[in-house]
Amino acid sequence: MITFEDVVKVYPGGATAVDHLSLELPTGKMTVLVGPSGCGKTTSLRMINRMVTPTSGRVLIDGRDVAGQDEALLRRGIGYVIQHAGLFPHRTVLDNVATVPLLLGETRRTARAKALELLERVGLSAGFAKRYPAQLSGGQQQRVGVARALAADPPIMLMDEPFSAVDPVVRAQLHAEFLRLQQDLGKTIAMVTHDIDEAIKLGDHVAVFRAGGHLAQFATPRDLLAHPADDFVADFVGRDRGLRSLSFDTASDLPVKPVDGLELDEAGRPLGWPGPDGLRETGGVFTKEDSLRVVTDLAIRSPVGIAVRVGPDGAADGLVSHHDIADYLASRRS
Ligand SMILES: Nc1ncnc2c1ncn2[C@@H]1O[C@H](COP(=O)(O)OP(=O)(O)OP(=O)(O)O)[C@@H](O)[C@H]1O
Repeated sequence: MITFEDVVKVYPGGATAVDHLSLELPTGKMTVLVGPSGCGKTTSLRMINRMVTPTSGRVLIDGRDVAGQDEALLRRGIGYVIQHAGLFPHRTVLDNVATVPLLLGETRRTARAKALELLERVGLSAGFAKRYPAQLSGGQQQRVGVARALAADPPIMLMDEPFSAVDPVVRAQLHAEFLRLQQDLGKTIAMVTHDIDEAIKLGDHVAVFRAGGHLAQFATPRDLLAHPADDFVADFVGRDRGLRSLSFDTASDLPVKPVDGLELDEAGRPLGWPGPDGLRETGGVFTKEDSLRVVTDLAIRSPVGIAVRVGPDGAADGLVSHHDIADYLASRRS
């Protein structure tokens, strides 16, 4: 666990960058620090690995003040990923990743073998190993940056806007890969972003900062969306952010119930819901490829609160109510 205990940072001649921050980042989870530009996110992140020293207050890792720890030893346990990856331009991809194991005393052979394994983990085949960073796309460079940060197998990872330099499509791929990786690795991660959608998608917890280095709210994404602490957070999160966040995921894993009570034609296609005044339209149907937002919208608009799923032939093959969707969303968070 990483603990900020009443931490203040005032840069020389500057305003207060971080103002009485108290925060706990749980072990094995990803905490995202989010907020508008200049609100102290990066400063807070860098106090964890002692790149920045607090003016007052303490930062502790598993109860031990980082201030008293040997800097080199401390940083060995803390991977660091930044925007544009920050790779060594004159070293190959393989050597970029192998640098840390080499520094830690591994033989060149073992370090390189480890680097290759890590590159594969982040989705880069051996073919990339001999290239130089400039010969990679932005997304590939970010992957190398993540592999390099993982090379010492640090229990903690600090990530400063790691995905913001790539286009939205690549970013979405990196998000998906990163979530898979984290599921396997269970690192304690602190990530900075200014993008609330990214924070909600990736974070187990989200810390929303406001100008002047104040922590406005620390909550799970679900709580943040459901119960913003004040007008600032509500505004920052946006009124429809809850629904919008559902656009990120498809309904492929959403459990459905057997089709029951729905009027069908001979081919099994939905005709409508029987009611006292005849059939009521379903208001549309969804497939496994549709987003959870589409399904939720259908369930809400449905005259009976139930969305109808169809297969490739248009035949109804499952039903889901908005209660089922809420249960499913809750189970994904736990
Ligand atoms: N080395 C420094 N010297 C003086 N002031 C600094 C220094 N680094 C940051 N600041 C100031 O501290 C405040 C917080 O900066 P910080 O980089 O932590 O914010 P941030 O939320 O990460 O911003 P951004 O999203 O723009 O990166 C800003 O007002 C910034 O100008």
